[in-house]
Parts: sequence; structure tokens; C-alpha cells
Amino acid sequence: MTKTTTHTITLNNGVRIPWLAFGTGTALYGRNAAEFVRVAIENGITHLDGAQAYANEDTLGAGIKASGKSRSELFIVTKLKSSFPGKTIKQTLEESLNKLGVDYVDLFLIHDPTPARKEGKLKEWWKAMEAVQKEGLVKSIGVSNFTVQDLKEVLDGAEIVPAVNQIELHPYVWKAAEPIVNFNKQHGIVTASYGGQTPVARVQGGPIDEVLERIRERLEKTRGQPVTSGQVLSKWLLQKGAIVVTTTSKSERYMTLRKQERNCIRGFSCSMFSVNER
Ligand SMILES: NC(=O)C1=CN([C@@H]2O[C@H](COP(=O)(O)OP(=O)(O)OC[C@H]3O[C@@H](n4cnc5c(N)ncnc54)[C@H](O)[C@@H]3O)[C@@H](O)[C@H]2O)C=CC1
Ligand SMILES: O=CCc1c[nH]c2ccccc12
Repeated sequence: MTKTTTHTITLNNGVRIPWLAFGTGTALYGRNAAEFVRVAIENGITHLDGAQAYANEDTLGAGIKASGKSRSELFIVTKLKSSFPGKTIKQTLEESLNKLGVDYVDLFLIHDPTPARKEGKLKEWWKAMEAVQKEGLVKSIGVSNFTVQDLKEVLDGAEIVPAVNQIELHPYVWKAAEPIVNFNKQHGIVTASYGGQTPVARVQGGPIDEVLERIRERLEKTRGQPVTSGQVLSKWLLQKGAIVVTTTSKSERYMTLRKQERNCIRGFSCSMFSVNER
């Protein structure tokens, strides 16, 4: 039986969040995610990143059920959609819990601040997020795609500090992201990253390709085992103190978490992708 990942980062409320998350957006957006989720959990992944906007919370729930894991063994995340006409934030969450087949989620994020920012409702949305945590429908609340300005507005008067700010993070956005990562850290907010594989998955031939290949070759030589560029990028994220939210629609790419966990603890880079990933 694959050992589940135990490498975690501690949130500002003492909750421990597994460092590696399987995402059900992007490659799995609007698709049946059940089998991918089940295989991810079978490979030891316990942190599952979902969203109301991904149109697949029901199949995320099906994959969780098919995994046979107990609720307490998993860290389940969903995100508040940007528009919910005629509904309260609590009502959208209750719909998510029903689709996921769970009584609570471990982390509930505001997915995108844009609509609330435009309507001057960021504080109002955050108060509603605080309320659902107090009611026990979620263990932790956080945000996603928040700027420093958005965070300052929410923190002014907040009873609960966001536990997480999930943002796009990889070397190509570091100049813009660094101030947000630093602000997160200064305020006890854990940075979760998405898009971490962009330099190899979406922007080949970019300016870091050469240095990425030099690092990959050096690690492969010193470690005496195959190393992928994706693993180097994951390690870069870990060194920034970030949670790594990634995904794949090719379940054969999974590396067992035992190998990843062992490599991570040894300070080696880790990725969900097989060592044959190119
Ligand atoms: N909060 C938000 O607004 C957002 C959240 N997310 C979450 O993060 C998750 C992961 O986001 P991604 O951008 O997909 O993560 P990512 O940047 O880690 O990319 C993963 C994708 O890259 C592909 N890949 C990896 N290595 C590759 C290689 N060497 N060559 C070609 N392709 C390669 C994989 O097959 C997979 O489809 C999403 O599923 C979602 O759950 C994603 C975007 C926005
Ligand atoms: O999370 C993935 C990117 C994203 C941000 N907002 C939305 C809304 C609908 C689908 C995907 C996304």
C-alpha cells in the first residue's frame, strides 16, 4: 500500500497542509476527474485542489469516495466561484459539500477577487467566509489571486487572517509575485502555487531553459538518478516556501509518493511527473 504523503506546511491556525496538491482545474476542467483523483490518492497524494468553477466537484467527490480513504486522511480544497446570483456564499458552499460528498472542506478559498473588488465587496465576502468557518463548514479559509492591496483591504478589520493565498508562481512571474509572496510570509499567510510547470509545459524555449537544463544535469549527476526539469521547478517552489498545486491528465505520469517523499525529505526536488517526463 502506498504510504501517504506526510510532508506538510503548518497554516496560521495550526492546521497542517500537505505540500503537494493534485488539482482538478486546467487539464481536468469540466471533465470527469474521478479516476485521476482516485489514482492520485492511490499514489499517496492527500491534498486535492478543487473549485466550484471547475464544473467537476461531483467527480472529485466520486474519486475521493472511490479511493476508500477516510475523510480525516484527506485535505480537500474548494474555491468560491466569481458569480452566484441569488445565493449566499454559504449556500454555494453547501452545494459544494453536497457534490463532494463531505460534511466539511479543509480549505475554502475566494477564487478570484476581481468581481468583489470591482463592487467594493471584498470585506463583505471575507466576513461571509469567516462565518462559514465559525459554523464548522470549513476548517480554514483563504484566498486566491489576491494582490497585496486586496490582502491589505481584507486584513483591515478581519477576525481571521487568510490561511492561504493561492497564486500563479514560477520563475517567469517571480518579479511580480515576489512582493505578494513576501507579504504573505510577513502576515502568516501560506503561499500556494499554481502554474509551476509553465516553463516546461507552456513556454518552451524561454530564457530559463538553459539554466534549468544545467541544474537538471547537475542534480542528475550528483544524485545518480534521472531528474526532470519539472522536478527542478517543483524544488524551486518548495524553496520559496510554497505549496505545489499541480496536475496531470496522464495518470501514467505519477511517481509514487514514497519516492517523492523520500527525495523531498533529502532536499531533492520532487514532482508528480515520472522521471521520463520531457
Ligand atoms: N487558483 C487559481 O486561479 C488557479 C488554480 N489552479 C489549480 O492548479 C492546478 C495546476 O495548475 P496547472 O497550471 O495545470 O499546473 P502546472 O503548471 O503544474 O502544469 C501541470 C500541467 O503541465 C503538464 N506538464 C508537466 N510537465 C510537462 C512537460 N515536461 N511537458 C509538457 N507538459 C508538462 C502536465 O501534464 C499538466 O497538464 C489546476 O489543476 C488547478 O487545480 C490552476 C490555475 C489557476
Ligand atoms: O483555477 C483555474 C483558473 C480559473 C480562475 N477562475 C476560473 C473560473 C473558471 C475556470 C477556471 C478558472
